[in-house]
Amino acid sequence: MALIKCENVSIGYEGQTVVRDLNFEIQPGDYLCIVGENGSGKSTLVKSLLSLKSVEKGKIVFGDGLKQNEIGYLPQQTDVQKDFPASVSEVVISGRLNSRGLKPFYTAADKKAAEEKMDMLGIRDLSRQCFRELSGGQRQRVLLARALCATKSLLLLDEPVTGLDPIVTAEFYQLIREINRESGIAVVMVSHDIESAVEDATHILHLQETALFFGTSDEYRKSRVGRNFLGGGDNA
Ligand SMILES: Nc1ncnc2c1ncn2[C@@H]1O[C@H](COP(=O)(O)OP(=O)(O)OP(=O)(O)O)[C@@H](O)[C@H]1O
Repeated sequence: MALIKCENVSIGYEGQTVVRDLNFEIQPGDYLCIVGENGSGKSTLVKSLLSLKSVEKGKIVFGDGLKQNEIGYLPQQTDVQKDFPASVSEVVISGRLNSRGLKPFYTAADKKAAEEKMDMLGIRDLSRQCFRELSGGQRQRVLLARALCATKSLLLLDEPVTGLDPIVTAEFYQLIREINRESGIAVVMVSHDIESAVEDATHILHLQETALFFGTSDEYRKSRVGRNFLGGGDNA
């Protein structure tokens, strides 16, 4: 059963539709990259997957036990986030906020989960450091640990390597591959890095208002859309 199924989804702002008639699904363990040019509706779709924006038409169905508040989300970096005045461990454990309900304090289980994720991502040594003193790559690991605290089954990453140097970017992609393959957590990543996307992802959704392509990465490589976008297309 699909974790998320989008059926004929259209989304817009004040009557102006920016995503139209979208159909795709995310199965447990999938690694889906959402690609497309600037303004093609990727972030708008992300907002609706997170239930932060309602759809104009169609529906987004959650399945396989996934609840709306159990998606681990790593947002696009903003300058405000970079200056966040909190320690690494505080940022990581805040990933548990959504599932905590009305309980006023973090539980021992919350603390244990945060420590496990920090170990998993090799940032335990940084736990008392201030988030804003970290390098860009360290900050992304912290935010990934935070996202992992919020989910057992689905990570949603919005352009997570923006601003990272090539070595740190490669390390970050490696981490995502490991999490996806070893923990079986499904990954949905918005990306402008199409070459890496087809290398790592199992599926590609190419947006241009509607889905120009949805299918496996292998099918995408062979498709006309994929060949044109990846370069080497014959424009036939
Ligand atoms: N809050 C908003 N109000 C009105 N229009 C918006 C709003 N946010 C986005 N849009 C419009 O919706 C369209 C899709 O924007 P969106 O940010 O989803 O694209 P994107 O594919 O994520 O772009 P990018 O790659 O630049 O991040 C654009 O035309 C944009 O101007």
